[in-house]
Amino acid sequence: MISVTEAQSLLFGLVNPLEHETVPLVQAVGRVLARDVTAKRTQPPFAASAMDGYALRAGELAKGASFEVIGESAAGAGFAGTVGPGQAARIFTGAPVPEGADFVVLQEDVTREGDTIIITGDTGDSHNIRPAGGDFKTGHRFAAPKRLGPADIALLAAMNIAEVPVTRKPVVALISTGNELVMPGETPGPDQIIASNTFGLKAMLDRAGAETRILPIAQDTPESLKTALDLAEGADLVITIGGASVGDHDLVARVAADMGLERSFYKVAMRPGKPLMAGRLGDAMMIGLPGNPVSAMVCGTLFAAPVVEAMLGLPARAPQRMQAELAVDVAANGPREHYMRAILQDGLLTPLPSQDSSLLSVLSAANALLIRPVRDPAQPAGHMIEYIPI
Ligand SMILES: Nc1nc2c(c(=O)[nH]1)N[C@H]1C(S)=C(S)[C@@H](COP(=O)(O)OP(=O)(O)OC[C@H]3O[C@@H](n4cnc5c(N)ncnc54)[C@H](O)[C@@H]3O)O[C@H]1N2
Ligand code: MOO
Repeated sequence: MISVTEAQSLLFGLVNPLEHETVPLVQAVGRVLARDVTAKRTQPPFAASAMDGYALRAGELAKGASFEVIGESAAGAGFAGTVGPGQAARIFTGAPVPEGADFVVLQEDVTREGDTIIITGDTGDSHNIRPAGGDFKTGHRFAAPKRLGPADIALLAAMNIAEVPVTRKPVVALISTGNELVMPGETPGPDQIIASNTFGLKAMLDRAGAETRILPIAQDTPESLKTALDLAEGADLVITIGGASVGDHDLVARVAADMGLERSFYKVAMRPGKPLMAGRLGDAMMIGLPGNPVSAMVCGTLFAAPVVEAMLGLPARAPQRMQAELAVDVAANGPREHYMRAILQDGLLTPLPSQDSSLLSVLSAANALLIRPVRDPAQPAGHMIEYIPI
């Protein structure tokens, strides 16, 4: 069995980069910027007032000094004249600072009678002027790759970039296998359960940036599984769920091999998730996940979601590991790296009492996977230990 880290690097080695496409800015949030873009303009394009008040010459500021108001500069309609000695221009936030002025006095710090203002307050040191290009200048580089968040979208809009080059979404085909499974909303027979993994994984992988398609459930026959795998034609990543172990009805390895799977690995020294499989199947990458619900989701977190990110052109990286203090003593670990469902609260990690890999209620209650290294001895409360936030 290989280690989790080895499996991750083998998986990243199977990733082919995807093509780029252009999307309107309004559709770009969450997408990955595929190549650098540069600002088409300077922001602000002129020295702009940061306050509502009066623009004048800083050298003339003094309590009791008076100025003649000779014009007005509003956002969108600047004052074309020049502010000379003893003069001021009424100005509003975002408006261009007129020629001659280099200070904006807040309107709260003056009294106005007719066209005359008198400084009455303490005007302070800040000139209240935003310099031209203070945010960015024409040609400023916005570097790819980057997953675009709301602030990035605002910045691209300000740069006047209306269409954005992004990496195409990887198409993921999800195939659940097993006669016992029915879709949510259907009525299961007495020996049946709901196919939950498909839905958890779709949520996870769509959030990572994929376009995930749920294919019909494959029954436990080679023909049915082959039909489902045929339906996955065209996907960038085919993920099967279940049928990965050694039971009589666990067909994935056999059928995928018959269909030409170039297997990269099978079985990883981890818990849960041991019977994980991966390789290339035709033009697609294939990952065979174990069926136990928590195993499938943990493997999704550690392997499938990072693969989707790598396909999108983001750095090929395993989920970031953090460190926190154990809240309780933990027993020695065995020969597989153990990803324990845990709760992180106030900097302290507590593993949940039941770690059975079928328990979705426990996974849903957890906000961290606490990592026990292979053959880690028993550790006391207070020990610093690694975890992955989930
Ligand atoms: N003799 C051995 N038995 C098992 C071993 C082993 O090494 N030797 N490994 C165990 C481990 S570890 C795991 S994990 C499971 C993985 O088994 P499979 O991948 O073959 O999964 P199935 O048998 O098909 O299903 C296991 C369990 O999960 C349920 N399941 C499957 N698919 C879904 C789905 N889409 N949504 C919800 N639940 C699903 C299925 O009904 C089973 O209850 O094997 C152990 N056995
Ligand atoms: O590895 Mo299995 O995934 O322990 O339940």
